[in-house]
Amino acid sequence: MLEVQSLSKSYGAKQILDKISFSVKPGEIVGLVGENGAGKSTLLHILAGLIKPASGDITLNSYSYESRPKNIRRHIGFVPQEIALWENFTVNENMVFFERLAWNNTHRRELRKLCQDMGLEKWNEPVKVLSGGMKRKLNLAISLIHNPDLLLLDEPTAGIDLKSRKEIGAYLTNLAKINGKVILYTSHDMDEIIQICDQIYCLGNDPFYHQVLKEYGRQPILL
Ligand SMILES: Nc1ncnc2c1ncn2[C@@H]1O[C@H](COP(=O)(O)OP(=O)(O)OP(=O)(O)O)[C@@H](O)[C@H]1O
Repeated sequence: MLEVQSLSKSYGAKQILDKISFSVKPGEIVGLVGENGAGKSTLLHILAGLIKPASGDITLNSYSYESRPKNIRRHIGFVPQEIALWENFTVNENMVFFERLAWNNTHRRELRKLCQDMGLEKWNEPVKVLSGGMKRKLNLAISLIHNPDLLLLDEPTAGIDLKSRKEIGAYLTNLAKINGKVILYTSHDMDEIIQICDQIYCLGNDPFYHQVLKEYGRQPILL
């Protein structure tokens, strides 16, 4: 269970998050929507433990971010918007590198299976020859190596072809429903958000998003 209480963050005089509170149960996928600059990535970076909020409390499975930061990070998988890979290493070598960082003892066969689950069949190709979408699939596979309880995905399917997006959506749904993961997810693809998310949080005050979600028959939760 992820619990967020009265979380605030500003950059200079600009208030990005203003006392937001919510909780997400195991098995739930939450979509974060809002205009560019609404604060979606900022929220994910705070939840990933990469930046600190100005105030507020966050707990994951009852452990406080404040008092157990290192312990908490082991239970979080984060896919940033920017692709973060070793370009000269092969897919295989990237997976093994990140597996060693995670101290997880995952067998190479399972690492390969994770890539295949994301629709990435290339294993011995250097990352620099992969397409943008294939690199995103690899980023996603890496975020799952240490079997995190909380998965934070910042536009993970941008540039991924429709077939793979559908497969990844189905994979994430299974991961949440069968393995009880908490998943927070940003995307500008409203169809994708509607399809895979149990709840949809709207950041910023742009009424456009509230209206669009209502047209889809979904009730937005305003943060
Ligand atoms: N390190 C930083 N220093 C100053 N301002 C920042 C910093 N990071 C983000 N911001 C500002 O905070 C606001 C929220 O940015 P954020 O990236 O969280 O938005 P977003 O909703 O993820 O946008 P997008 O849909 O474009 O990815 C923006 O106005 C951005 O310019």
